[in-house]
Amino acid sequence: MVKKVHVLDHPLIQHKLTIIRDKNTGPKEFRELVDEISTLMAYELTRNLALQVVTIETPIKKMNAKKLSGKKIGIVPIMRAGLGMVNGITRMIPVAKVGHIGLYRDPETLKAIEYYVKLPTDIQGRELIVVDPMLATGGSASAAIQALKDRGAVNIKFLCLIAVQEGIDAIHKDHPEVDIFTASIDQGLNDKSYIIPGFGDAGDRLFGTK
Ligand SMILES: O=P(O)(O)OC[C@H]1O[C@H](OP(=O)(O)OP(=O)(O)O)[C@H](O)[C@@H]1O
Ligand SMILES: O=c1cc[nH]c(=O)[nH]1
Ligand SMILES: [Mg+2]
Repeated sequence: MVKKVHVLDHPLIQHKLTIIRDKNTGPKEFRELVDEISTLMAYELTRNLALQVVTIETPIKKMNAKKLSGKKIGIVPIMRAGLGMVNGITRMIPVAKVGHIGLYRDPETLKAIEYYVKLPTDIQGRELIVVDPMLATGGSASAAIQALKDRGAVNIKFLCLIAVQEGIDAIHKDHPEVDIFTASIDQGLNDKSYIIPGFGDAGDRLFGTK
């Protein structure tokens, strides 16, 4: 299977990403920009959504026009940090249902620890987009995708703001069919497995905690 990583390099996405990387950007602006970037990424991600032709009547005449075919979509943020991306995406896809997977990365072992799962009942028939700003070792993303598969999901994409090759390789090893969409592939990981240069701890910057 071809490994698919899509780097969304639209200038507006790249410009906003630069601002959130800056350590002087505070939580309010950080949150707003993560939200805006998520909207722009959702626009790019949905480029291949299926359309159907419907007949409508404009004030002038009848016509055949295009409409989304109604494929069911689900957004699944990995909490906490993934929550910051949800509103930006549902602004573009308001009919999407939102599931939640709670995971945190144990700072010592780096293992993803699951603490919450709440999903739409019909995830088997949905196109699912798992969202999290950071793809570092890939442990959290891979565990979240596995949690969805264990419950019957078959159609899954992963969307993040920043990835590193290690995380991409981890997803592709565990879940070779999953497409990854990111705004950047950064240099690598530091000795605490934070992304270099990255933008620090996404959850802490979104929610103002330490
Ligand atoms: O690829 P990985 O090495 O697993 O790291 C990435 C994970 O780390 C962060 O979450 P964190 O554990 O800090 O939880 P939080 O969102 O609650 O802050 C981030 O939001 C990802 O979920
Ligand atoms: O750089 C990183 C790596 C994991 N999680 C984060 O929030 N930031
Ligand atoms: Mg965190």
